[in-house]
Amino acid sequence: MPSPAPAAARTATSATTIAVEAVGLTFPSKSGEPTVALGEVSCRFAPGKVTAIIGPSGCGKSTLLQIVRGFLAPTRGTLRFLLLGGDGATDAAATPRDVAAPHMATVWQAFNLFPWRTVIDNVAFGLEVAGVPKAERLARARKALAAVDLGGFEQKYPRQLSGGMRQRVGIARALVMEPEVLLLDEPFGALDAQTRLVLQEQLATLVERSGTTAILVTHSIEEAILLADTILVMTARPGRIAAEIHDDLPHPRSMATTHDPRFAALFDRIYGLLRQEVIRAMATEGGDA
Ligand SMILES: Nc1ncnc2c1ncn2[C@@H]1O[C@H](COP(=O)(O)OP(=O)(O)OP(=O)(O)O)[C@@H](O)[C@H]1O
Repeated sequence: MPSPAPAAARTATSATTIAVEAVGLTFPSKSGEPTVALGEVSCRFAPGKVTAIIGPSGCGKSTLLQIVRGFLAPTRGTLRFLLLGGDGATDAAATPRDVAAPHMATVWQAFNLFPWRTVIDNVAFGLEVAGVPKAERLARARKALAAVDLGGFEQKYPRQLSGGMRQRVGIARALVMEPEVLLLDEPFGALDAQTRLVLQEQLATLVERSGTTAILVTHSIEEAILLADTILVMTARPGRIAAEIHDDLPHPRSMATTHDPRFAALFDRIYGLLRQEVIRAMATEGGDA
């Protein structure tokens, strides 16, 4: 039986569904053609579920994440935050209701740590900005670091840590904010293969225990299958959703899950879809996919 969630991995659970309705984004250009960063995407991110977004390079995965986060405004379509109602037992409960955006935090590929701050001060930074008193923010930061197995590294500086440890600081920095929605933009993209495997497993456990809504952008099919409940496969640029794949492999998941025949079946299905799109991206964009 899984042990109870560490306090720092606790996230505010949200009942909010994120609805992306025919959303697209085109960047204007002073000279030449505008860039269609995101074609037209419609999808839903369900509360308490992990959704992975996978697709060829440049198809607009990060753009979609930044639109959800509110950092980029779509040039078409609508982003809505919905309460879908209870079990649909009554008409009123079944009617979606627009609500405020949930509280979100992001883990980036580039660790984005402040080199001049200690590990604990990096993790506590968001709480400091939010005006949380010093004793409380340090206590919360300590718990968040313990949740990613970095207890004892509080007073180190980022340069004294390995890449994998720095990314765990990045995860702690997001978790300490107790977000309702955790956004992960290729969180392990800059790490070596072995460190990546271990962190994927650890993140799978953290996310499972916390019950948070999470959206993961990744280039790794294994990572998507290991972490997600739903996998959105995108087409080559201009990106659209090519397929929405339900991943009901049993929890808890670990590297052992990769030996499950259902894992292989999901992998083949996703690879088959992606292969076509990556070849298309290579043909149209000179091979950077
Ligand atoms: N500020 C910008 N101005 C113009 N074009 C941009 C801008 N930001 C992104 N783009 C372009 O929009 C497209 C989508 O970019 P985005 O980073 O969302 O793709 P991605 O799928 O996340 O790529 P990758 O997998 O390589 O990280 C790319 O062609 C990119 O060059």
